[in-house]
Amino acid sequence: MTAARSTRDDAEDFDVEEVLALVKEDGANPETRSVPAPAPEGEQHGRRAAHAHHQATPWPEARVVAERAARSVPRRAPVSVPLDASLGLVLAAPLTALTDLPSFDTSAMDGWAVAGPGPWEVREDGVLAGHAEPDPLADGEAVRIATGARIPQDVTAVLRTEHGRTDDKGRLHATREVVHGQDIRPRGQECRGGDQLLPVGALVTPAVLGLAAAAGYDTLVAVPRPRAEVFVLGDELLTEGLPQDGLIRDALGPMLPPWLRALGAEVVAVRRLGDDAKALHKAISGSDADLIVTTGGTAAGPVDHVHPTLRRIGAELLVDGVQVRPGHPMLLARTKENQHLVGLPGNPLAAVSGLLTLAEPLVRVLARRAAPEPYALPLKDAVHGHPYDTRLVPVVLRADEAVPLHYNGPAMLRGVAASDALAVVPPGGARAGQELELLDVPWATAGIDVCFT
Ligand SMILES: Nc1nc2c(c(=O)[nH]1)N[C@H]1C(S)=C(S)[C@@H](COP(=O)(O)OP(=O)(O)OC[C@H]3O[C@@H](n4cnc5c(N)ncnc54)[C@H](O)[C@@H]3O)O[C@H]1N2
Ligand code: MOO
Repeated sequence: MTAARSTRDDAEDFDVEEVLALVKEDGANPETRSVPAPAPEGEQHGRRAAHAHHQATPWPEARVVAERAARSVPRRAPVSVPLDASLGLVLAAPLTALTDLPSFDTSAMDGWAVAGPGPWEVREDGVLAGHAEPDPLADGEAVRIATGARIPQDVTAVLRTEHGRTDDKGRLHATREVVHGQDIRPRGQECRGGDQLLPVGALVTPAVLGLAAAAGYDTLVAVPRPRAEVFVLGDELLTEGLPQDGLIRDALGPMLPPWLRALGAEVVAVRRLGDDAKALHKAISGSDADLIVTTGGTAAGPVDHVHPTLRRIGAELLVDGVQVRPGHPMLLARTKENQHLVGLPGNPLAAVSGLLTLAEPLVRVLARRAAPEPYALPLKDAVHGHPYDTRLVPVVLRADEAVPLHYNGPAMLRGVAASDALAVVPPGGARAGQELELLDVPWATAGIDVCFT
């Protein structure tokens, strides 16, 4: 490791500028400097290449097909889930208050509960939060009270500590006008028992967990997470240590499970199957997951077993190639009634592209999550386009602009690892200032603990 590297690694706060500088060094990214013109039909090798190009689904349509595929699956029965396991789920029943909130008249401040006009005789005892019902007050009486404590009967107001003083006889005087009912939160101020707090379809966020607990819930009725199995294909993949002897590290095994979970799925298994057609066939036929995600093996190489295996099991190909770069060999198939398979290309950024294009809409609809509001921002710099296909390009969002990141080649994760979103670049490219649709990466919007727990 060089001295410069180690300084960077040691820096606690890795500034965005630095990340940008890191990922915008000119000339270091030959894969994206030139527009990748598609080979004319006559130059494509083999019948499958020409066939695949012909069949490829336009990018926006591919997302719609994935949503529609998920909608065709009958809804799974709602489940009752303990609060601490509910984050990220969608409510399958309305959240209805089980009690009034607050459930008793409550002091909003530390001070004195007073009855009638002052000055008041201060009672010896005090009233704390969580204690038994206090005795009623008589007119002209006051009692020390804490925030959150029950208001004794017949109290007319709460006087804040800083707004009262006691004279030498121990009587309490208000230092400003006392308004009837001040600083008392009446029972039911926020809701009455039976009020609907949130509708079916609401996403369980940390705030929802808090509200549900406050309203008396121990469990929530929610849509179960769709169950996903990930099959990582490729004999060339190592699970630890340095790449060597033509072998490389598996980048997708570590990346996909948390990403799929952030999208709403439960990843039940990640299996590394090598380039073994039999193992793939067995794994797919034996899976009872709602969604199978494969990585690699989608193209037409000698060990690309995904298409032949899908043919062998009689799967219905819903999307066979998408007009998007990177990731155009991605596919979506119905493998069984109520089971789908998303085939992600092996190139890591191509796999991300497949995840956002096919897996995101599929999982979102199966999990009954609402579609994110589409949004667009102007581009800071021009971006090359593909002549016919959509491009997905990692960007960071800075001052209401999308700044394209380099190192966005199909085999690279360096750009996306620094990104907040992927910009949808139309065929032909986009000029500086042009507004582009953005697909957020989950950690940018929700924060790592919210979306990955
Ligand atoms: N004759 C053609 N060759 C290729 C085409 C094509 O249309 N015709 N498409 C190219 C494109 S574009 C892509 S993308 C890849 C898709 O290939 P596969 O899905 O079959 O993936 P593999 O060949 O198995 O792997 C491609 C590449 O990615 C590396 N890889 C695979 N898995 C992982 C992983 N888990 N972690 C890190 N890297 C991974 C693998 O070693 C290869 O380098 O096909 C092109 N070829
Ligand atoms: O361009 Mo391929 O589609 O992802 O590498």
